[in-house]
Amino acid sequence: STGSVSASPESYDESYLIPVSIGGTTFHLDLDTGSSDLWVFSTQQPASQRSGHTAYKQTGTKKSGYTWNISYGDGSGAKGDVYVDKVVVGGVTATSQAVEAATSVSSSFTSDTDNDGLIGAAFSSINTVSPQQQLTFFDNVKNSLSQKLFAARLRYHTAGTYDYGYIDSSKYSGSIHYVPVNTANGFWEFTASGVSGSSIADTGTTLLYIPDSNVDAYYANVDSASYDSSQGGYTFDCDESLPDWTVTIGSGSITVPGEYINFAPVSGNTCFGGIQSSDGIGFNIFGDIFLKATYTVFDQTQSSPRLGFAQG
Ligand SMILES: O=C([C@@H]1CCCNC1)N1CCCCC1
Repeated sequence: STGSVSASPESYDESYLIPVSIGGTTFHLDLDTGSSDLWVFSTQQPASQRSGHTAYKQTGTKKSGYTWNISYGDGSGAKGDVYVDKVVVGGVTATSQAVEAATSVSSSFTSDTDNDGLIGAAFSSINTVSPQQQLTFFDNVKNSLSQKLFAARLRYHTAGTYDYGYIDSSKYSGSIHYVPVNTANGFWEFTASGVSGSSIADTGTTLLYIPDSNVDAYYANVDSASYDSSQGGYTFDCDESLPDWTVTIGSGSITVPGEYINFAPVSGNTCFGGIQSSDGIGFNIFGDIFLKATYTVFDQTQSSPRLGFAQG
C-alpha cells in the first residue's frame, strides 16, 4: 500500500498537524520523528484540561495495567493509559495500533487547541508504554507498504505532505542523498559535515539547533542581530534580509533560504531567529526550519535504516 497525508502548519510554522482517524474519529496530530508515542487527548482528562480539543472516548480495547508517561526536551509532557484501536493515516491502516489516551497533559498542550496529540515516528525502542513497549504507527504498517519508508515535505507557511510507502519525485529537485542512521538512542540520528556532534531529524521540533560556533558565525552576517538572554536566543530587526544557510550531508548539500530563518516576531519589530544553539541539548536538532527546505526520506528499506535528503 501507499498513502499521503497533508501536513498543515500552525501559526509561524510552530508545528505541522496531520489528520489521523482513530476508531472512526478524526484527530489533528503532530507527526513527531523525535519521539515514539501515539497519544491523544481523552475524555479521561478533566473537561477544563481538554477544552477545545478532540478527545478520545476509548472506543478501543483497553490494555489493562498498561500506562505511559512522556517528557519532552522542551519541558512539556503527558501521561495516561493504553487502548488498541484502528488508526488510519493518509489511507494507510494499522488495524491494531496502541493508542495512548491521556489522563493528564502539561499546560502547553492544553493551550494549543489546534493540536489533539502526537504520533511518534522515531524508533519504537524509545516508546514509553509500560510494562511492555508498543510499536509506532510506521512500525505497525511498514511491512504492508510498497516500500518501507515515509517521506516528509514540510513547507514554509503552507501545507505540505507526508508520503508513506513511496517517493514522490515531483516534490524535490536534484537527487536524494542518503546517509547512515545511528539508532542507538532511538532517533533518526546522523552526521552533518561542518556541524560538530550528532544530529537528529525531528519534525516535532520547530527550529534548527546547531553548535554555538555555527550559530555565531551565521548571525555575524546579520547586522542587527544580537543574543538576547531575555528571549533565550538570537534576535534581529524583522525587516533585515537574512543570508541563506547551507549544509553538506553525505554527498549532497541543502540550502535553507534566509527568509525561512526569520521565525517569528517576539516584540515590536524584533524577530526571533530560526537558527539557535544546540549547546546543552546533547544533539543538534534539524527541526522544521531545516526540514521545510527539503524532501526528507525516513528509510527502512535496507538492513540498516538511513535518511535521504533532497532540496525541496
Ligand atoms: O523531546 C524532544 C523533542 C521535543 C519536541 C518534539 N520532538 C521531540 N527531544 C528532541 C530530540 C532529543 C531528545 C529531546
